[in-house]
Amino acid sequence: MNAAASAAPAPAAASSRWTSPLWIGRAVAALGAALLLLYPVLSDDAYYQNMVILSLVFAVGASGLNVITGFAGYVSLGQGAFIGLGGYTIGVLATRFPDTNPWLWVPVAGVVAALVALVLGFVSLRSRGPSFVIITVAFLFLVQVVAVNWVSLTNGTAGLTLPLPTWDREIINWPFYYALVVILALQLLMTWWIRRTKFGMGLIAIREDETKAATIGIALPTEKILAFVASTVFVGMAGAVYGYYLTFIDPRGMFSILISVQIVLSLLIGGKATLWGPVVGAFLIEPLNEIANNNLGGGNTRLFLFGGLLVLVVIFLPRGLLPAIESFLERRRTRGKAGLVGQRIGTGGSLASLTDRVQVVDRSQIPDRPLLEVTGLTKHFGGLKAVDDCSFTVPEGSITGLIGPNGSGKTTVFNLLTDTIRADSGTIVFDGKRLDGTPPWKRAHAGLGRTFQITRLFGEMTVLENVVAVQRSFSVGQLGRIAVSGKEAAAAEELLEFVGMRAFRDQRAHALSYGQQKLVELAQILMLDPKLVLLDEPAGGINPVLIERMGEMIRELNSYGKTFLIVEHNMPFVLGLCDPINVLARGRTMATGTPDEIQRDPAVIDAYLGDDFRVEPAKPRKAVS
Ligand SMILES: Nc1ncnc2c1ncn2[C@@H]1O[C@H](COP(=O)(O)OP(=O)(O)OP(=O)(O)O)[C@@H](O)[C@H]1O
Repeated sequence: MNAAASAAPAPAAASSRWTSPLWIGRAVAALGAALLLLYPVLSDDAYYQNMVILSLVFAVGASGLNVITGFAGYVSLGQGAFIGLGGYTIGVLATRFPDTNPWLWVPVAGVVAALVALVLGFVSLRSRGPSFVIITVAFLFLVQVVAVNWVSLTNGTAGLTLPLPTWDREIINWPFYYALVVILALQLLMTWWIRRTKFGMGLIAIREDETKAATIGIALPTEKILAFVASTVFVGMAGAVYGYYLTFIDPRGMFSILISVQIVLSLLIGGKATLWGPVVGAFLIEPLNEIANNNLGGGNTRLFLFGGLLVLVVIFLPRGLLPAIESFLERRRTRGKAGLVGQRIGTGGSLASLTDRVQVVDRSQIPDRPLLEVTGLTKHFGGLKAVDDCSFTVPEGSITGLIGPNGSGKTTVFNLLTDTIRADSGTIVFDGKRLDGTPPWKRAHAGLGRTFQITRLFGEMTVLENVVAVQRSFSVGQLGRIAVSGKEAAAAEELLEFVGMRAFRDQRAHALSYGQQKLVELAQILMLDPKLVLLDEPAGGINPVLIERMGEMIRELNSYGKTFLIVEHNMPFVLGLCDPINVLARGRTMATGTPDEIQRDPAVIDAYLGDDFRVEPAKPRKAVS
């Protein structure tokens, strides 16, 4: 190719780069940040200064909420309580220690908020969805009741009056204003950083599919509690500045549920899980709130406005303003350009390049022992015995099959092995250690990786993010590592190459076909470098060419020492691949043997295979005279 030809597309590429949502967003954000910094110099109107200061408080609240709600998917209506806690921390301390500079109490308020969030995090660990929302509302009311009744500390309903600011009246609001700008900047920096780390990836995995997240090694309690704490530290600090700014605080004002509602609304309108969405939302809602208060009669008008807006957002802007603008710009930018739809799946790379991530074992060194021993495994669903005293083993280095009629309990066995469902009784010994009672993420760290019968990828993540979301072990250091870069991303790309899906790395997982999702899910669990790979119907619902490729990959992985346990209904696939094979019927192992033995077993033929798979007995050869 000559130089002119190669240079030709550059201007177009550059112009499309500058019109991309990312660059437009950056330019708008830079402009907004500059305006925010210069605002007190530009205007000295107290009404608007108050409005902007309150918007900043709500922006910090909504941006903090973004961590637990936007990333982790836990909607909290208790966020306002942390503003109140911040306000009360500075209120109580500033009135008790009048000689100390009140600004010193601002970071202390952050610590108090974090400690309370830690406790709330522990309490609400077992709740999800609506019950979590109810707990957070209950928490808000509880804190308000404490503030009302702990009179010796909070002065009850009479409230607390803080010391008046001592600085020049000319710049009376500036210190509050800039303190809030700094807190907002820190909050945004933290949100930006979290989104890039393994920790943030884990939170999004939890939002998308918590059960699946646990099976790829994400330690749910640690992630959720850390998220809770991260979502409140700066909010507590902003609450303290807010309290100091008000100079008078009382339980009704500081712990009003309307503060929480306004924070949630700001987040929803601006856009969950975006960096700037909560800020945009807060700067839209707070002025509306002020207008409703001052020009439209306040009180009920405010409630009407908030309620109405909430309904409109849920119906017309379910993802919020910024994501809607982003997808509009993206659609315009990519209109008419071919995507990856219909792109052929790659032929796959060799495992030899994966030695960095996937441990390769010399097959001659594999000991002759069971890697997995299941004994007396039992699970009832009400009166139904889905798994009934089930026992079998998986020899190390084997590709073991688990077959049986529909409803015979195969998937339930997988769920019990990975603790997706807790077993009633029975023992599971994996790699010489008892697994009973161990949570799913610890089983993943121990070397158990599984795919699901209906693939469960994290739809809103890209293909590459799906693979790097995996946490092979637990360490705080690992949580802080940047996810989509360095060694992690390189290993994920190699695994995607192996399954033939590297070209799709930036595609959102929900846009993939079913077969493509199966391949990505395989790459995802290989990222765990599991000792035992549990595959639930790997050949289900995919085309014959892909079935063949799936078989080849399993064989190749097995030749490098990976052990497999495979549930599958495609008999030619199972019989050509697996040895030994366990047959389940009514939740029990009814037969175990080589493919040949299974095909000859009359009980298996009657219960499952049917006559099509009856192996004809070898005919006696005629004697040659
Ligand atoms: N969470 C649940 N609650 C109630 N019953 C369940 C649950 N999970 C499974 N079952 C029941 O347990 C039995 C075994 O189901 P399971 O999905 O393990 O069978 P399977 O062998 O994997 O079937 P298939 O081959 O059709 O996937 C079925 O009767 C099913 O309806």
